[in-house]
Amino acid sequence: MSELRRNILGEAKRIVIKIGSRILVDSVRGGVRTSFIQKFAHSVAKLVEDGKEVIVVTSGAVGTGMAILGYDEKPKVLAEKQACAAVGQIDLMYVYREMFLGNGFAVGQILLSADDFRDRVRYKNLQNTLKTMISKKIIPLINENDSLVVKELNGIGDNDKLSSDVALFFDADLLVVFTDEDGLFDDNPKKNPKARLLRFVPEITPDIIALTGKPGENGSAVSTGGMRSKVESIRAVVKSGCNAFLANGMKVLPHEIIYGDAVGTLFIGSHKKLGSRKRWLSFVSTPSGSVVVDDGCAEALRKKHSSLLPVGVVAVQKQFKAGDLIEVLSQQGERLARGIAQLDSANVQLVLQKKTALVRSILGEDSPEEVIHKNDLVVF
Ligand SMILES: Nc1ncnc2c1ncn2[C@@H]1O[C@H](COP(=O)(O)OP(=O)(O)O)[C@@H](O)[C@H]1O
Ligand SMILES: N[C@@H](CCC(=O)OP(=O)(O)O)C(=O)O
Repeated sequence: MSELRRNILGEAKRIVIKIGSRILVDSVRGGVRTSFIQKFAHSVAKLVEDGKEVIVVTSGAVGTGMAILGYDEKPKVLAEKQACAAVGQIDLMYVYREMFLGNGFAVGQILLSADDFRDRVRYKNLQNTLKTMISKKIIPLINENDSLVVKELNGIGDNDKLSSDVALFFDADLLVVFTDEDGLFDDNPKKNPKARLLRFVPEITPDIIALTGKPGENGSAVSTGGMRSKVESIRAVVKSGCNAFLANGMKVLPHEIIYGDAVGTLFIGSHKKLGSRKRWLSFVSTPSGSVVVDDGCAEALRKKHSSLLPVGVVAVQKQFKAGDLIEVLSQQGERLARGIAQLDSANVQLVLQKKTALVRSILGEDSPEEVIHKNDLVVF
């Protein structure tokens, strides 16, 4: 096991490190936890000097801004929360800048939103910017563009999903997620002192997800995501072949994870790496429409990696056009896959549960026969 760990962690070249607000924000005195960033910068500098390529995804803007503006808890009004982020981001970046410069490295800030991964042009720009920064040994510091982004009801998302998007995008070998616990436990250690640490998770099954409570359940005064969003985001990266390590940023530093025997939970990446097109499909977070498939079709998608054929589709749930990204749901409402539709929803409606041989006689000789071709399909 230790040998396996050493191989997986020690050989990682492209590394994305996500640091949660609980580590970055001093909940007692308020403001940025400078002592953490100082040690962190020193540790990352060692990795970069050793030829590793490191991208940092950092939370902490809202929590830092709250202290400056005098809030004890996250404001409920979205614009106030976004103002906290705008104020806090400056202090946060200032501390990173000072600490990395002390180790001989410049930092660069990139503020992103989900749209930046969805839009091909911005996506390419991001790729070029990051490539240039990495080649010049500038440390990219990424956060969500909190002051502008409006996400679902509460406006500011957690950075767990952002870090997995970045890891997928960057084709990382390893995603390190730092929080304030030693890793994933078999129960929330803040509520159950007897909870045991899992050192190794070969596969993220529904039972593993169940250990993390309900979505958003364990955010805090400064944090947002909770353990569930971390493990769900880690699941997306391990599916695409990237390994992940969850550790306590108060106790463990990046170089100790890569070269030592640091405590934490190792999640093993699937040995089948996803190609860049499929990785891109996985990024796009808001599909235009959805279809529901029967159990046999769900099994074929999961086990045989087949194309999605009309015969397995029982309903169109949300309208879409050919070429749109759509979601595939089970009859129980579970998210199974997503991919680019070849047919629009009106045509899918006409051929629901029809065998392939009949599809063209209904839709015309030039019509595609699949709802989603397997090359454009990502199964979760
Ligand atoms: N099974 C579990 N193992 C570890 N931590 C858990 C578990 N279930 C819930 N948690 C909670 O998740 C919290 C970390 O998530 P979060 O509050 O989003 O922090 P961060 O700011 O680091 O992103 C921990 O402090 C812990 O209370
Ligand atoms: N992007 C926001 C925060 C998101 C957030 O709290 O994330 P996390 O601490 O990872 O649960 C920030 O910088 O404050």
